[in-house]
Amino acid sequence: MKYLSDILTGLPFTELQGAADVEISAVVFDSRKVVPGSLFVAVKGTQVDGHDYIEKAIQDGAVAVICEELPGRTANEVDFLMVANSAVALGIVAANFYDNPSAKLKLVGVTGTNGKTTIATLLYQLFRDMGYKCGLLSTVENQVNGKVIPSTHTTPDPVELNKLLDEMVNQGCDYCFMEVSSHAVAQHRIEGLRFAGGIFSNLTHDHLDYHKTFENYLKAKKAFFDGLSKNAFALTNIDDKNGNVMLQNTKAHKKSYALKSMADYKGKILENQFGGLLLRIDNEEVWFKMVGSFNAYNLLAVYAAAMLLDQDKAKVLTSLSKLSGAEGRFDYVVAPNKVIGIVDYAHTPDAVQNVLSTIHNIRKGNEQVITVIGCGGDRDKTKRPVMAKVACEWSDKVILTSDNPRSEDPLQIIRDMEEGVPVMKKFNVASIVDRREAIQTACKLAQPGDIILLAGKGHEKYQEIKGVKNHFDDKEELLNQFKQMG
Ligand SMILES: CC(=O)N[C@H]1[C@@H](OP(=O)(O)OP(=O)(O)OC[C@H]2O[C@@H](n3ccc(=O)[nH]c3=O)[C@H](O)[C@@H]2O)O[C@H](CO)[C@@H](O)[C@@H]1O[C@H](C)C(=O)N[C@@H](C)C(=O)N[C@H](CCC(=O)O)C(=O)O
Ligand SMILES: Nc1ncnc2c1ncn2[C@@H]1O[C@H](COP(=O)(O)OP(=O)(O)OP(=O)(O)O)[C@@H](O)[C@H]1O
Ligand SMILES: N[C@H](CCC[C@H](N)C(=O)O)C(=O)O
Ligand SMILES: [Mg+2]
Repeated sequence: MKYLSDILTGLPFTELQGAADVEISAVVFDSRKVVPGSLFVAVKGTQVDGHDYIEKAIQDGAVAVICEELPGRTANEVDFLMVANSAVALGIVAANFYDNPSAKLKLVGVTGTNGKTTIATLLYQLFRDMGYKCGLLSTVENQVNGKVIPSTHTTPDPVELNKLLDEMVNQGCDYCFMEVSSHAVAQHRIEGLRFAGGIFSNLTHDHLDYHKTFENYLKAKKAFFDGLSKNAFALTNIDDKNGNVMLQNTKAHKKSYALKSMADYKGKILENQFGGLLLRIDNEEVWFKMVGSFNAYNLLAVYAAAMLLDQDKAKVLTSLSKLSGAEGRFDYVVAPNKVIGIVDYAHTPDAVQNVLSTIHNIRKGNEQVITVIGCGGDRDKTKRPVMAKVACEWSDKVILTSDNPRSEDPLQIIRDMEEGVPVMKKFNVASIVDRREAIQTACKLAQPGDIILLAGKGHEKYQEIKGVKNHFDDKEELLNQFKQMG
């Protein structure tokens, strides 16, 4: 049982109306989810203003309201708290409502444009393999020590987030590894959490639709490190040109990892093949199942974090060498006729370039590389021509297609991508709106030994068109096609 006064700890509010210390049944920020006894937090959003729903929340049973501006008429029987920023307040009260679960386990956050899911998932798999009880919050799925809970966001909203952390604590988890998206930082979804450490992977072009400028995007990532406590670690990829920036104002212990520069944790790629990576880490040579030089960074980040969490070096390297990471990341299958298919979640220009250059470095010689790629609707439009350009530059043939057009016209998204196709490559590019047909065409074009890359959807099991998520799975489509190949 929680009273309003219990959940206001650490909340800076400027005004309080109605002094009754009421019992609170739930913390809610969506009026449609209000139940009797709720504390309703009115948040200004990108589409609407939660303040416009205060009346509705009260009608449906809210007994207390947190807001930035008091509504014209305030109900006497309801407590009103004025705050400077409701989104910040939401994080704090959500954490208090669940008794600050983040402080009861070791919470490690991973941020960066690419690699968050891979690093968080590897850490989760590694620590479980070493015998710890763990939780995972990721784009692919959330997990409470093996129990899968579907995920809708890379980083959940503050209420869901603290609820999941609470469940982890109740299940006896020692660690939680979570992705921290730039949206989550900007929207204060992680406010009120206590992190044992933060990891930065890299920063490249994405989400400029939301953040508007690269500077703002950078600031959002950096704010995560600025907020870490002096007891936490801040681990950065010092090879990334913004790696140092992340550490500029943090109070946490500053640590770095790198393949090229001087760093606290240094790695070197000795072999890079379809079968895996041979790395030298801390003077040990170890084979890993993960493929691609970008995964050398991810593995190094995981190793460094494990060291900072006081784990045994030999145990960590032995366990890490067996792991294969998150679903739908450089997942490859070979058809009976020896065509190679790779399903990957590359959905930024940098990730597309990384995955294609990895393929380029480990291919044997004359095989064709055929890339099937689309760009998401209602997402950063400026990355569309760039992703198409990169795909064309690094592939022999490219099929431009759909990847979650959402509310947009899929043909228009493809037209935006076509703007980036270099003139010399026009004859090697086809546009096929239907993704299934695009995959079929790639398979028909492929000769034995050729490599097909299906980029952008990775683990996703749907194609989102006009608000409806239709079942669609790149891997399933690929395997179906491969079955039919002789
Ligand atoms: C652009 C964006 O990030 N939007 C997120 C944001 O919603 P919003 O600001 O648009 O909310 P809004 O619709 O304007 O509503 C404002 C407020 O009014 C309330 N409301 C609204 C209607 C109503 O009837 N009653 C009511 O009380 C809403 O609950 C909300 O509190 O806050 C919501 C609650 O936390 C999120 O669910 C929502 O995610 C949307 C669905 C989304 O697609 N987000 C993506 C872009 C996202 O967050 N992605 C990142 C990962 C990106 C990456 O890959 O790196 C992620 O962490 O998942
Ligand atoms: N360290 C890395 N550097 C660059 N590219 C990477 C790295 N790790 C993974 N990638 C590429 O980015 C894709 C997405 O990787 P992952 O899912 O781990 O990133 P993410 O940061 O979680 O993405 P999201 O923002 O969508 O949650 C992979 O499929 C791969 O192509
Ligand atoms: N989580 C990210 C990646 C989505 C990847 C791609 N499949 C798309 O739909 O654009 C987002 O929501 O922007
Ligand atoms: Mg992710």
